[in-house]
Amino acid sequence: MFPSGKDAIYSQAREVGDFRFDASVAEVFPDMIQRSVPGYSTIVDAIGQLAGRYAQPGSTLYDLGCSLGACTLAMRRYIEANTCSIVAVDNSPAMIERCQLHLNAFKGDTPVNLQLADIQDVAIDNASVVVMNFTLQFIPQTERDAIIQRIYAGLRPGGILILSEKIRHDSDAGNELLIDLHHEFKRRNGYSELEISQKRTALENVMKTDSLAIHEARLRDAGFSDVVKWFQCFNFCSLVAIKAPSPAL
Ligand SMILES: C[S@@+](CC[C@H](N)C(=O)[O-])C[C@H]1O[C@@H](n2cnc3c(N)ncnc32)[C@H](O)[C@@H]1O
Ligand SMILES: O=C(O)C(=O)C[C@]1(C(=O)O)C=C[C@@H](O)C=C1
Repeated sequence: MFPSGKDAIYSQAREVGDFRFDASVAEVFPDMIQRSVPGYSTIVDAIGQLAGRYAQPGSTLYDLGCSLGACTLAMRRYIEANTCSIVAVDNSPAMIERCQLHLNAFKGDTPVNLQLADIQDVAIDNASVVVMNFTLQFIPQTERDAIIQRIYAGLRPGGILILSEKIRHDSDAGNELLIDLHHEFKRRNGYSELEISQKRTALENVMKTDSLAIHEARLRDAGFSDVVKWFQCFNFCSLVAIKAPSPAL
C-alpha cells in the first residue's frame, strides 16, 4: 500500500532544528505518535465514539490538524453513513498527501473533504463535532483564544469540541514529575536518551503547552457550557467542551 516506517529521526546526534511536520515525519508518523503519546489509540477510538454520539444529521464534522487522518477514519467508523460530511484540514503537504492514501485505503460512505490549509483560514460552519487532537499546542498562544471562539461560533447548539493537548502542570515539581513519567513511557517504547532529549529540544520553540486551567478557562470564556476532562495520562489530556443545546420551545 504505502510505506510507513519506524521513527528513528532523532536516533543519531545532530544539530537539532525546530520540529516540522515534513515528509520525514509524515513517513514515520503512526509509529512516532503511538510511541510518544500515552493512550493515543484509546483517545482516537473514543473520538470516534463521541462523534457517533454527537454528530447531528446534515451537519459537518471537522478534524483540524488531521495529520494522516486517524480521527477522521475513527469518526467515519462510528457515524451513521450519509447523514453528515467531514472536513479534514492540515497545513503540511506531506501529511495531506499521505492522508489521502489512508482515506482511499479505508473506504467509507461519509464524504470527506480533505484540505491543505491553515486552520486560521478555514471557516467553521454548521458543525456538530470539531476535533483538535494535539493540534492547538502547535498554534501560537496569542492566536488560541480567537480559534476557540471561532469554533464555538461555528458549532450548532448541542455540538462539541474535542480538544486533546499536552499540558503543563501548575507547580514546577508536579510538572517535572509528569515530564519524567512521560519520558519513562518513551524509554519503555524503545526511545533512547538521545532521541528523547533531541526531540525535546526540537519541540521547544514550536510547541508551547498551556496548563489545564488555562485550557478550561479559554473554553468557558468562549461560551462552552460544560467542559469535561475525559482522559489524562501523565501530561497528556483530552477534553470535551459542550455547547449548550437550544432550550426546548
Ligand atoms: C500532533 S499532529 C495531530 C495528530 C492528529 N490529529 C492525529 O490524531 O493523528 C499536529 C498536526 O497539526 C498540523 N498543524 C499544525 N499547525 C497547523 C495549522 N496552523 N493549520 C493546519 N494544520 C496545522 C500539523 O501539520 C500536524 O499534522
Ligand atoms: O514527543 C513528544 O514529546 C510529544 O510531545 C508528542 C507529540 C505531540 O504531543 O504532538 C509531539 C510531536 C509529534 O507530533 C508527536 C507527538
